[in-house]
Amino acid sequence: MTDTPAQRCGLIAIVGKPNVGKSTLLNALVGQKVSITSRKAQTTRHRITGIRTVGASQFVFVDTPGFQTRHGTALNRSLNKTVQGAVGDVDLVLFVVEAGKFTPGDAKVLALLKPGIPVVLVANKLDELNRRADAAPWLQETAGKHEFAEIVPMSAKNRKDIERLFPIFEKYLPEQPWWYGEDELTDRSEKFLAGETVREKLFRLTGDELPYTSTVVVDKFDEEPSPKHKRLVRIAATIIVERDSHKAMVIGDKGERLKRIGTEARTELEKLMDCKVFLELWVKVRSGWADDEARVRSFGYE
Ligand SMILES: Nc1nc2c(ncn2[C@@H]2O[C@H](COP(=O)(O)OP(=O)(O)OP(=O)(O)O)[C@@H](O)[C@H]2O)c(=O)[nH]1
Repeated sequence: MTDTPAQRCGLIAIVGKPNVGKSTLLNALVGQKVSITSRKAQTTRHRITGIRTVGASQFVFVDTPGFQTRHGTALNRSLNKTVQGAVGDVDLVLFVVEAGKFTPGDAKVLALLKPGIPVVLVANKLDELNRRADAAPWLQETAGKHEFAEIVPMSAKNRKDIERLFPIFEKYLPEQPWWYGEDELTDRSEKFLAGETVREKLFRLTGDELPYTSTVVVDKFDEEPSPKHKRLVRIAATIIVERDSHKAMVIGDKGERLKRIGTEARTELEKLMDCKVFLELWVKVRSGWADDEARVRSFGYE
C-alpha cells in the first residue's frame, strides 16, 4: 500500500523593485500569461494571483507592484500600500533581484518584509551576467543582508530553472486542502484580463513615450448569443491619459496606433478566452488623475 502525500496549499508573494522580472517569473511559474510584462518599469499595478498545482501541492502566487520610491503621488502611495498588504499574510516571500546587483531600491523592499515569514532570495537574470563566476562573491555578500531561507540564482526565462523551484518552495506550504481546482490558473475575471491585455499592448506599442500614469478601464464586457460563433464577447474599454499630447500619441497617425493596439489585444483575448471578441477602444484625457486619491480608488487601485 502506498501512502498518498497530504495536500499542501499556501500563499507565495513575489516582491522586488520595478523591472527585476517579477511578472516574467509569475507567468513562467503558472505556465500561462496572467500578469502583463513590458520593458517599461512599473506596469504591474494590481495584486494578481496565479495558481499552479504540482503533485500534492498547490502554489498560490501573489504578484505585487514594483516598489516606487521616487514620486509621492496618490497612485504611488496606493501601490506601496498594496505591496505592504501583500507581504503580511503569506507563507513564503520570493524576493527578486537582478543577479550581480543589489541597489538601495532592493534594500528598501527588503526592509518592508515582516520578520517571521521565510524569504527566498531569487537572483534573477543570471543569463545577463557575462561570467557566472562573477556571481559567487556577490551571492556571498548578498546572503549576509537578511536571513534568507533559500538563495536561488536563476533565470526566469529558463524552463529548467523554473521547474527546479517547486520542490524548493513546497516545504514552506502548510498541510491543508487545496483552495482551487487542479487546473485553475487564476482567480481573475476575464473582464480584468481584458483590461490588462489592452494595457500591455498600449505600453508595448507606445514604448517609453507614454507615462505609466496612463490606464485602461473596461466599460463593457457582455456575452452575446451568436448563431455563427460558439461564444461571442463584446468589450468596450477606455484608455485614460493625462494630456492631449498623450492622446495624440496613443491614437497615432491616422489612428494607426490605436488600431494596432486594438487588433493585437483582440487577437490575444480570442486565444485566451477561446471565443470571438469584438473590442472597441476609446481614448480620454483626465489630467492629474494620478494625484487624486478618490479617482485612483475609483479606478480600482485600492
Ligand atoms: N535576460 C533576462 N531578462 C529577463 C529575465 N526575466 C525578466 N526579464 C526581462 O526583464 C524585463 C522586466 O520584466 P518584468 O517581468 O516585466 O518585471 P517586473 O519586475 O514585473 O516589473 P514591474 O511590473 O515594473 O514591477 C522584461 O523585459 C523581461 O523580459 C531573465 O531571467 N533574463
